[in-house]
Amino acid sequence: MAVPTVKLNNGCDFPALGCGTYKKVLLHNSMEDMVKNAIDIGYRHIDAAMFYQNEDAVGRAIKEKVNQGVIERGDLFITSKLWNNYHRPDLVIQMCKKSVSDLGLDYLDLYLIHWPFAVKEGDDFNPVDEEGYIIPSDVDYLDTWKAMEECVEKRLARSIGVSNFNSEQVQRVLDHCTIKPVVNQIECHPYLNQLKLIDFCMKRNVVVTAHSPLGGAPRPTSPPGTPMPINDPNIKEIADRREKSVAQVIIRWLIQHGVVPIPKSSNRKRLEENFNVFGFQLSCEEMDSIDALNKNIRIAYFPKAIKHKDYPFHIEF
Ligand SMILES: NC(=O)C1=CN([C@@H]2O[C@H](COP(=O)(O)OP(=O)(O)OC[C@H]3O[C@@H](n4cnc5c(N)ncnc54)[C@H](OP(=O)(O)O)[C@@H]3O)[C@@H](O)[C@H]2O)C=CC1
Ligand SMILES: O=C1CO[C@H](CO)[C@@H](O)[C@@H]1O
Repeated sequence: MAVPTVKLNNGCDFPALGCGTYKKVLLHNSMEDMVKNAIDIGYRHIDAAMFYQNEDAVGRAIKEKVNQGVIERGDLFITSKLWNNYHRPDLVIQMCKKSVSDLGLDYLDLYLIHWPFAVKEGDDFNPVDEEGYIIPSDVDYLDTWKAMEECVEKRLARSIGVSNFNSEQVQRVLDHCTIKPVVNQIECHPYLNQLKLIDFCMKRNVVVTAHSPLGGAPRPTSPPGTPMPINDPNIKEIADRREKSVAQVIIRWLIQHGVVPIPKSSNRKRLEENFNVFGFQLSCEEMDSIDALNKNIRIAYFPKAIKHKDYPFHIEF
């Protein structure tokens, strides 16, 4: 079955469901298998990032599927992201070219600024001071954005967007850009439902992509015992009634909110399960009851960056 698409503000079609490619502990071969499985199942939207250090494996999987005639390059929507130590404008084009090349492509469908805060340039992805806090760079993300626009002008990326930006940061880019961001990719799941930021972005024609849509894989920074939406008894009840899995109900709930989820699974059966979400519809009551489960639990909150002036999570949304 072909995945429905969402129109981006530049007219491009964005598959309404994608496949995530974090986390990096996956062996390169398993990442390659995962992406091959995803393409065989029908996923056409792959969410990658230089930070995940597996774009070469993602690229090999794409190449094999194109060579086998399973897909053509144009059928796919491939996203990559610019990491925080490469925000300086002259580094942006360089890193975009690196992701294009590692992925074995001629262009990216979407290139995102991974986080709004710039960190000290150099080889270290997360340079920290003696107290363990990230060392900032003084690059302003508006200057980074200008270089992102150049990536479009140079045809390295068809669309550009942001990730983990709060409403003020999205607005600041919109107020100063030549090319509008098409997407804000943010953490979004039943325990961090982001309804205010989704509404804010939608009103400005910026599509929200949900990262960590199932609540994410457990992180070393998550306090032990952090509740996970995948174990929620209320969602389980809806899932049982509908003979669906909890993951399917969560993914469906996001899609019905107009958000594009990018769940990741290294298991073929779960990848299939996560893809089979277009044959049912949650009722308004079911949507409302999942909305009511919000607990403002953020998994990807980047504690090392809390002192950075552009840390995004100090305001309500
Ligand atoms: N922009 C950003 O800053 C960020 C972007 N991302 C992107 O978002 C993607 C998705 O987020 P991610 O952190 O991977 O978390 P997800 O919310 O996709 O959850 C992944 C976890 O859920 C498990 N899982 C997957 N499917 C099912 C299922 N059907 N039933 C039960 N468990 C399941 C996976 O295990 P298993 O693999 O064993 O199935 C894994 O442990 C990432 O892969 C990445 O591409 C993520 C974080 C931050
Ligand atoms: O994409 C990502 C994957 O998860 C990491 C750890 O939470 C995030 O920092 C990063 O933005």
